[in-house]
Amino acid sequence: MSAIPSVNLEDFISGDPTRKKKFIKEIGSAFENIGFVALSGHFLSEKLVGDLYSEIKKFFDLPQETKDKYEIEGIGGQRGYTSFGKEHAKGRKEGDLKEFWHFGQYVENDPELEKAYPSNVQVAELDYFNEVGKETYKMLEKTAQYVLRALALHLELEETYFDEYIKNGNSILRPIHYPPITHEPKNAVRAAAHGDINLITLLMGAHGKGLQVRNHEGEWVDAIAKPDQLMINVGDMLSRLTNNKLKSTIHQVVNPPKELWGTSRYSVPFFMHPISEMPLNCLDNCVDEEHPKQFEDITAGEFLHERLIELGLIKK
Ligand SMILES: O=C(O)CCC(=O)C(=O)O
Ligand SMILES: [Fe+2]
Repeated sequence: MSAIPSVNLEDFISGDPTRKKKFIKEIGSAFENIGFVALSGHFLSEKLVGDLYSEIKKFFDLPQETKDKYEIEGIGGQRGYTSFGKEHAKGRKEGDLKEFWHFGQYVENDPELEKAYPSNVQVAELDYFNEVGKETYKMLEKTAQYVLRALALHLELEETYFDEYIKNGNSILRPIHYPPITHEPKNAVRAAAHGDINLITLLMGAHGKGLQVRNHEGEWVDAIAKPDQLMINVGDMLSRLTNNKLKSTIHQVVNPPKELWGTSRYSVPFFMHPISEMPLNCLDNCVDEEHPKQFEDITAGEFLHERLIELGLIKK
């Protein structure tokens, strides 16, 4: 497969059973094959997207000393700012050529969980940044909920199977800035080849060249979304749960050609995580003689902890 398939979420929520089935089939087979789809018909308005980009550009343009105030020790970069070059892909030493911000869950009606998650960090210098981040978080979470409902049906589970696990889940909205490249990077790339940790990722900003996806044949395929599309992919948690029926595909962000070194890239992934108690044990109906169980039983919380160590974000 050499192109990323497109789907429209409006088919799923239309109320028309034929369109709903069509959506489930399209997204199900895309995730069994290349692990990525481009999705339109989501819940983000053009105004919200415009406002978000304008706020995150303002944030990354702040003086370095100001941004450094928001890099909080001891929480593994789970909220607030992570400075340039800090995160590296699993198995690599060179840091990626990026800085980023994390918005986390806005917990409702669960004081225990509210205490368990680190608090969101408020940027004092920008009036609207925190508000627009929250609104984007909510709209992407809602979009992801419907995508997971479609996947639940594809996997022959109850439509609402994931709902209890994603309510107040540990999802992260990550605006990323890849700054202009000023000198020949030795081995570093904007984002080295990796699989995402979480259930699914909804990516805003994959509109220019840069993001590439590795297909079954081992070739790198450009993943470019149309202006109204989000790129959505399967993460390692969903791939474990489905015994690799749904594929968490390796992807990367390559450096631009030299004539474009002077330009920044901004992208905003939403990493949909469940609550940490969710078991990621392979589903019974994804294991049979032909598909022996490939993964040990583990919870989402344990798996996340393991991976944050491997990414250099928390110490053992
Ligand atoms: O910047 C992008 O387009 C993708 C980033 C990505 O894959 C990630 O942060 O996991
Ligand atoms: Fe990724």
